[in-house]
Amino acid sequence: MIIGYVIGDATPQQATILAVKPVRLGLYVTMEYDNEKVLGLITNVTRGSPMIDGNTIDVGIVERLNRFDGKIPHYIKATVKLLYNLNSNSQPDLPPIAGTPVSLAEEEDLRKIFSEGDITLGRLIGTNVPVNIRVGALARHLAILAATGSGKSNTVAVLSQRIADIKGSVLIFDYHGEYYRSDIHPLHNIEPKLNPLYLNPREFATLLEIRGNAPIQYRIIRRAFTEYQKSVQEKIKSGDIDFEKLNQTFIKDLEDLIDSQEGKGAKKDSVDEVKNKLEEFADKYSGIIDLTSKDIISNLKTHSVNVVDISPLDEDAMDAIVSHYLRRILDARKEYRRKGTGLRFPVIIVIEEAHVFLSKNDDTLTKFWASRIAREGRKFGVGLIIVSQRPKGLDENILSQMTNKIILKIVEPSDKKYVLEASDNLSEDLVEQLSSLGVGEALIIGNLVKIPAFVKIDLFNGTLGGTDPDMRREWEKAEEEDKLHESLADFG
Ligand SMILES: Nc1ncnc2c1ncn2[C@@H]1O[C@H](COP(=O)(O)OP(=O)(O)OP(=O)(O)O)[C@@H](O)[C@H]1O
Repeated sequence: MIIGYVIGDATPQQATILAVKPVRLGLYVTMEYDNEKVLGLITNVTRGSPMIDGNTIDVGIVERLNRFDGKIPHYIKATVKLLYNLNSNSQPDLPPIAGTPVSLAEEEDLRKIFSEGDITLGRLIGTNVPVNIRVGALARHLAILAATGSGKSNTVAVLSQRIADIKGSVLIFDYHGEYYRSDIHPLHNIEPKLNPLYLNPREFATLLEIRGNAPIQYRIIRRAFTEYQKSVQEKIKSGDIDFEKLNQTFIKDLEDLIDSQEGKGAKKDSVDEVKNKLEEFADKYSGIIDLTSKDIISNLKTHSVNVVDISPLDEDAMDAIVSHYLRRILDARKEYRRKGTGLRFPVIIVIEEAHVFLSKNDDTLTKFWASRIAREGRKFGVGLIIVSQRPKGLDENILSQMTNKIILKIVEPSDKKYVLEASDNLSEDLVEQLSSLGVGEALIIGNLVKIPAFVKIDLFNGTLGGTDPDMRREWEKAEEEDKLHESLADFG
């Protein structure tokens, strides 16, 4: 169905059309010229009248014209972003000529472009055309960006569920505790535990808040921690090991080794400072340190959504847990590629509230390992999905390495600008559409799809912990419970 005609000058990337009736933003259209059939997207619409143009200053003219029997002549113009040549399956390289008819894209053409991937994420906005994504492209990482309440968690849940449905393995760091209680299946909840025997000295030092700017303290804890690990390895080799007992004496054993550093040249006040930090660590992290817990790699399952509920922890402990997982998974996938041992399946890792862990202003442990995975993960089947409602708080190097992006509603101009500058496959006219997206509506760009797709993400089929609470129902339930307690009290 013809909706308009090309007018004026056109380029292989963009054309202007004069519409025969009102058209909406985000509509996909086709035009045929020079043996090409080009698919385009309406990115801007303007409406006006030559009789009431922007210079009209006499409201009387408008009133008289409005009383005029016939309709005031007006026009509707639209800008079409030319995206794909359906005949040659490539980018258009020829501009359309003026007068070319423009039609609404037919479902068959849209399915050819948007419905060929492995898993369905939703429907092309305004159509019933399924939008499928290519799961293999997730090895080139993904950023899910949106303002609060726009549908990030729902998108994570739908994407994770459908990766698990095709026997994939997802690992979610559950910042708000909304996935570990969800209806995602198969769901594999993992207690956020750290076994010091699998930590490297840098990770352990971070848990004691000994950073790179305290080299003397770091040397003391590194030597003591390394000696401790060696002593445990020797006990394991000799078979003389009781992990439960080890768990109970871990802090004391380590403290003795820190003390012994004084005799090896360390100053007493530095040793005392490290011991203070160890005591604080024991108070803070006794809940997550467990020498009996298995290596995290043996805890991951394929054909599952693995969830580590980090919501009870403070951000330093979260950083230690997340970075440890990232390091061990990357190492174990490299080991598998080299020796056939280690982690035998690819993993897609989801980092929620990514601006906390991958902030451009802080050098967290997670940022170090996420950068490594962003650079190297593709070759070893480790894909990152970073989720954030504060894109401009993200480290720009990491954001720019997220080849794929699912961008839901973003209104904040500085966020839009930041995302635009960090994405070489995103254009200004597409970014302008982000403000008008509704809840659950997203722009998908990158290798996940053939061309930019405006999608209504499917609603997750089940409950998520972060779904908006039914306040009224919860108040009524509380009142019913109060009445029950009162009647029981009277009876008792
Ligand atoms: N695709 C969708 N279709 C319909 N409703 C949706 C969709 N996605 C999200 N919603 C609804 O919008 C609300 C917010 O969704 P969600 O929690 O996923 O947003 P969010 O961006 O993660 O929010 P927050 O930043 O607060 O975590 C929920 O009530 C959810 O049911």
